[in-house]
Amino acid sequence: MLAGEVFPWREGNRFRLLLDGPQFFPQILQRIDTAQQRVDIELYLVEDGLCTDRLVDALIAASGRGVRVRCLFDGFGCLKLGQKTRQRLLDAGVDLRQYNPLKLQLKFRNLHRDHRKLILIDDLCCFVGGAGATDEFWNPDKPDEHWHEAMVEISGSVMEDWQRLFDVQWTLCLKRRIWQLPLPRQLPKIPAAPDALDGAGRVAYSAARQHRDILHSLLRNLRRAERRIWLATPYFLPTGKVRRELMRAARRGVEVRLLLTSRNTDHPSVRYAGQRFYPRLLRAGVRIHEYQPHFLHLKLVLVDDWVSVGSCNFDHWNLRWNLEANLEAVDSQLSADVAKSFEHDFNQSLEIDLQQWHARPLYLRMYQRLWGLLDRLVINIFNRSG
Ligand SMILES: O=P(O)(O)OC[C@H](O)CO
Repeated sequence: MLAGEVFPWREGNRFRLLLDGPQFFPQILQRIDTAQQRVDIELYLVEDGLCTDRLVDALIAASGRGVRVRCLFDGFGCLKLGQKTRQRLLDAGVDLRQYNPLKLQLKFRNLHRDHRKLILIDDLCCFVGGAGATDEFWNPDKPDEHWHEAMVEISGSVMEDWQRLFDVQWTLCLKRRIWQLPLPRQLPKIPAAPDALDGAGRVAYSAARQHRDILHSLLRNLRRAERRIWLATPYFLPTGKVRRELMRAARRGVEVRLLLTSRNTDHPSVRYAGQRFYPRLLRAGVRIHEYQPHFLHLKLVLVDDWVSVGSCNFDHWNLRWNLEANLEAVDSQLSADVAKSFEHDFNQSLEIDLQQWHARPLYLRMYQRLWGLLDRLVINIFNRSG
């Protein structure tokens, strides 16, 4: 959880953008197969299936070679990880911990989730992004059916901060006490992104309301944007501050484009709730694209040449309760790859037009009103109760 600590920018890193499970999972498995000392995994979604079978096989093989393997899975996100699979890992000597397992007496504190997605392999490389280990991300038997997702393979000096983030959480997860930490009195001091420097990377993270440098860093970059803000998220319920900065940027001439889900989503209610923001954003000049081919699960931001990629959807639910972690990077190759990916996805999307939006059918308006009201109501209740 590490509330309070802010990581610096580190230089001399290499980044490789990997798009979709069929590209990144085989690469992750290959790296695990070559691990010599340790493999550390922190994931939100882990469910029984072909994808997890392959991952578990690789972890068991690594453990059998004498590699120390530690798995930190979220207590809610791994509910569909069967006892048999867990036992296989334990029998092979893999260390398994859960973050905040569900308990009745915790009541609303059950909402605190570890939403980070990190895979660290020796001092060699780590993978950071938005994927979990489920067949939705990669089904080796159906390689064309997958959620649209991004992971970045990272190597270099920023690895030591990723390792620290994992190590601290590995120890603290047993205590389950994030909500007992005091709320910060002042905003964290975030180091400025370096100007035009290749290979610069930083770990940005959040830990419920106790630490949110991931959000403050995004806001700062939105305020400073000069050319473009391209932002992709599957669950578009941004905080008011994020919405205001997007609109301000669009009004001052920055190209602001959002890449969001279409009807192809696992949570239509969240999509409906977020659509209530469309009219104001569109009127301010923000362009909104709904991605058609697959469920878009990417969490990716490009502001000028600054990249932020990882677990964070920048929505008010995630930022209130979750542990999140993103890679922030300034690197010409990574920016170019991210821009290319966005351009490709914009071309496969339906752009929302304000006039057509106003002419949408009544039943859609009703869904949007209903889910929008519910979302607002719940957030207001939690805001009042502190
Ligand atoms: O919470 P996310 O963004 O990792 O997504 C998880 C799945 O969508 C849960 O349905």
